[in-house]
Amino acid sequence: MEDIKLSAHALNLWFGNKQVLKNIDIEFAKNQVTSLIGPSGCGKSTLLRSFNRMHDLSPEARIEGKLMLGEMDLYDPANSVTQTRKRIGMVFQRPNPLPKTIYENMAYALKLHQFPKAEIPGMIQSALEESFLWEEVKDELDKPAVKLSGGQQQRLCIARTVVLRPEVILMDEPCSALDPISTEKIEELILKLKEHYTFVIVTHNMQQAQRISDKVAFMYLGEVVEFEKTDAIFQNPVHELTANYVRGYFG
Ligand SMILES: Nc1ncnc2c1ncn2[C@@H]1O[C@H](COP(=O)(O)OP(=O)(O)OP(=O)(O)O)[C@@H](O)[C@H]1O
Repeated sequence: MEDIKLSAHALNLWFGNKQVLKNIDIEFAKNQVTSLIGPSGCGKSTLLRSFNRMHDLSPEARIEGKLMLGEMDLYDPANSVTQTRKRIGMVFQRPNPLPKTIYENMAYALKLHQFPKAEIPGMIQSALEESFLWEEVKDELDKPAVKLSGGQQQRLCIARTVVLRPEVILMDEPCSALDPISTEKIEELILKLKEHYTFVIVTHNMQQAQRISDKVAFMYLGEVVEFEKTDAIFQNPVHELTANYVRGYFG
């Protein structure tokens, strides 16, 4: 039996009159990487963002159904967005470090969550080591983060998510702004970090989905059409739509 970490049940989401997610039921297993794939506009990012309560401030968004992190109902009014985001971190398409030093980027959320001051430097070092960045930045922690290369900035964004020790890390096309070498490093990092975290990743890159995912969900027009082990989706898809998409007939 798989240990389910994150799930959506009968999830529907509208922006104004437009229904963008339709009756989604999906479960993401602990310590696995799941990729969300599908043509542009099918709702991948919207689904990912709903787990991080990123539609809360969007007045035209209406959400129905249940989103769970283990036993925690993510939309229970008793749970704060800040606490949710501590347990479910998110990394975006473009590296988005704060206009501050590398160290301050790492320390920011730790201070927000009032971690004991004495523990902060050690936590920062561990997270940078875990994110394959420590050796490259240990002597320049007071340098502006924006001076790092794009790939290093993205590893910093992963490190500042990891530093809070979340349970889930959501990634929205984390490599689409990066060159192949930086992309390879991030993929390697994801495969190592999944020992400790559960990943849900939106990607347009079919090779990447095959390299890093345990399971893949193919979405089309707001629905999950097929959700299976990676090999099954790519070698033996049940639905014709999935087959046509993974073979590159449309996108
Ligand atoms: N804040 C918003 N307000 C209104 N409509 C939105 C909003 N965010 C997304 N949409 C619409 O919801 C639909 C799904 O968008 P979403 O970004 O989830 O698709 P996607 O599958 O991630 O696409 P892509 O691969 O191009 O990133 C699109 O029609 C989009 O225009």
